[in-house]
Amino acid sequence: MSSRNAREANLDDSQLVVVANRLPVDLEQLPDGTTRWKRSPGGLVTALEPVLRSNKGAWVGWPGVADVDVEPIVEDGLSMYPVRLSAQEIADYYEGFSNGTLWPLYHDVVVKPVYDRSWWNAYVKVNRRFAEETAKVARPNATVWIQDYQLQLVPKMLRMLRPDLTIGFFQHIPFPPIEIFMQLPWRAEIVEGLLGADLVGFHLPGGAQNFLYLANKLAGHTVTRGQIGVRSKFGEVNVGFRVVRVGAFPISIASSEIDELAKSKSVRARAKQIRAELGNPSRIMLGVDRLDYTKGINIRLLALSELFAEGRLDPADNVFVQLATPSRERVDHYMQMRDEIERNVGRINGDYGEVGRPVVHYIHRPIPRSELIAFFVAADVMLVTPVRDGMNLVAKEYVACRSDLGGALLLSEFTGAAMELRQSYLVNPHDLDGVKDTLIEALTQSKDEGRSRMRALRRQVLTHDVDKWAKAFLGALALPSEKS
Ligand SMILES: O=P(O)(O)OC[C@H]1O[C@H](O[C@H]2O[C@H](CO)[C@@H](O)[C@H](O)[C@H]2O)[C@H](O)[C@@H](O)[C@@H]1O
Ligand SMILES: Cc1cn([C@@H]2O[C@H](COP(=O)(O)OP(=O)(O)O)[C@@H](O)[C@H]2O)c(=O)[nH]c1=O
Repeated sequence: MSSRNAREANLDDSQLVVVANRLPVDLEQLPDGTTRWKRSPGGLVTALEPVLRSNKGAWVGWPGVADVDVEPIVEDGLSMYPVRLSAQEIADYYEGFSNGTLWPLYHDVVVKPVYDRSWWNAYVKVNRRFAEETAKVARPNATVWIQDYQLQLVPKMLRMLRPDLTIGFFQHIPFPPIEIFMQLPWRAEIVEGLLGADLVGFHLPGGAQNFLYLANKLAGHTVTRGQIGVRSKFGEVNVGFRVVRVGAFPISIASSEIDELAKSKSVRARAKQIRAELGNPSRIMLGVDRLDYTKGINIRLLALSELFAEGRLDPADNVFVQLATPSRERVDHYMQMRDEIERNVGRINGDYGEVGRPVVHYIHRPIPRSELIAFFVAADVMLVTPVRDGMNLVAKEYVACRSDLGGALLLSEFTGAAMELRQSYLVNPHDLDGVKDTLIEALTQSKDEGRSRMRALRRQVLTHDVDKWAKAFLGALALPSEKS
C-alpha cells in the first residue's frame, strides 16, 4: 500500500468522518519483524471503503493489532486515523463485550451472551477514546458517521465534546426484538448513547421500530407512532430540544463495479479453470463467509451429507466449496464452531470422497476479491444459510456477478438481504428438510426458471447499490433536525 502521512498531506480536518471499530486495512506483523497493510475482513469495509474514497473523507478506527502507535496515513484521498488499543482492551472491549455480549445478543441469542462488568467498563473506556480521537479530527460543523455495535456510546460522548457536529449512526447487525434487548444490564446506557446521534439507521424497518419503542420505554422520550418505511417515513424521538430521526437503509455493494469485473476475460477464464480444477463436476455449490456461528455453515454441511446418504445427490458429480475467512479466533464459541465444521468436512470427505476427489473443498484463509468473483461466476448454486445476519453482502455479490443469468441463490429468510432478494430460493435454516428439498430444487431448476429469477434479482441489486445507500443515509442526515 503506498501511503503518505496524513499530517504531512494536511488532510487532518475532514468534512466527512467515518468512525468504525476497524480501519479498512489491518496492520499485519510478519515473522521477520516487518509489517504490511492488508484489507480488513467483513462487509462493513466492503461497503464503506468505496463511499469514503469517493468523498475524500477521513476514517477513524483500530489498525487491527494491539499496543502499536501508528501514524495517520493517507491513501488515494482517504485519510486514516488509527486508534490505539491495548491487548487487554482487545480482550475486554472487542472479543469480550462486542463479540461475547452484544454480537450473540443482537443475533437472537443464538449462543448465550456473557454479561461481564469488566467487559462493560472496557467498552465505555474505549468508546470514550474513539469519541476523543474523532473530536480531534473533525472540522467545525463536519458530518461524522459512526458505524456499528462496537461504538454505540460514541454518539452521545461525541455530542458532549463537539455539539457543532452533525452525527449519524448506522447499525450493521440486526437490532434485536425488545424482550431480547431487555436482557442487557446496560440497556438504558446503550439507548441513551445512540440517541446522541441526529439519525440512527438500521438495515430493516423492524430493527428501527424496535429501537424507537425502546427510546420511549427505556429513555422516557416521546416518539412517533407510524410505521417506518425503507429509506422513507422516518421515526422521530424528541430528546430535549433535539429531534433524533430513526430510519431503515438496507446496505448494498458497488454493483456495477462487480458486474464489470465478473464480465472481464480474466475472471471468466479463471472461473473455467476453477471448474476444471474441481474435476468438471455437473454442479458446483459454494459458500463464502467469515467463519462465524451466525452464518449457518454447519447447516449446509448437514444438508449435503444427508442428501448424499439418501442417494438424492451423487457425490461423484456434485462438489461443495466453502471459503471461510478466519474471524474472532480467540473467542470461545468461534473456536468450538471451527472444530465442529472441520470435523464435519473431514467426515463427509471420509464417507463420500475418493482419493484426489474430495466432495467438500474447505479453505480457511481470506480470499482476494478477484479470485472470489471467479468463484461466484463458477458456482451453480450459492448457499447463504445464516441463522441471523444483518444484511449479507455475499448474497448480493453473487447476483451482481451473474450477468449470464446463470446460477441460483439459496438464501436464508433470516438475513437482511432476504427482504430485497425475494426471487431467490428462500429457506428457513432451522428446517433441515426444507433446506434439503429447496437445495434439490435449486440444483435442478430449468434454464428458464433460473434466468427469470436471476433477471429479477439483478434488477434489484443493480438499481440499489452502495452509493444509493450512502446517499439515502447522508441525505436524511442532512435534513434539518432542530425542533421548530
Ligand atoms: O471486524 P470483525 O470483528 O472481524 O467482523 C467483520 C465485520 O462483521 C460484521 O459485518 C456486518 O456488516 C455487513 C455490512 O453491513 C452486513 O452485511 C453483515 O450482515 C454484518 O454482519 C460487523 O457488523 C462489522 O462491524 C465487522 O467489521
Ligand atoms: C470469505 C470472504 C469474504 N470476503 C468479503 O467479505 C464480505 C462479507 O460481508 P457480509 O456482509 O456477507 O458478512 P460479514 O460482514 O462478514 O458478516 C463480502 O464483501 C465478501 O466478498 C472476502 O473479501 N474474502 C473472503 O475470503
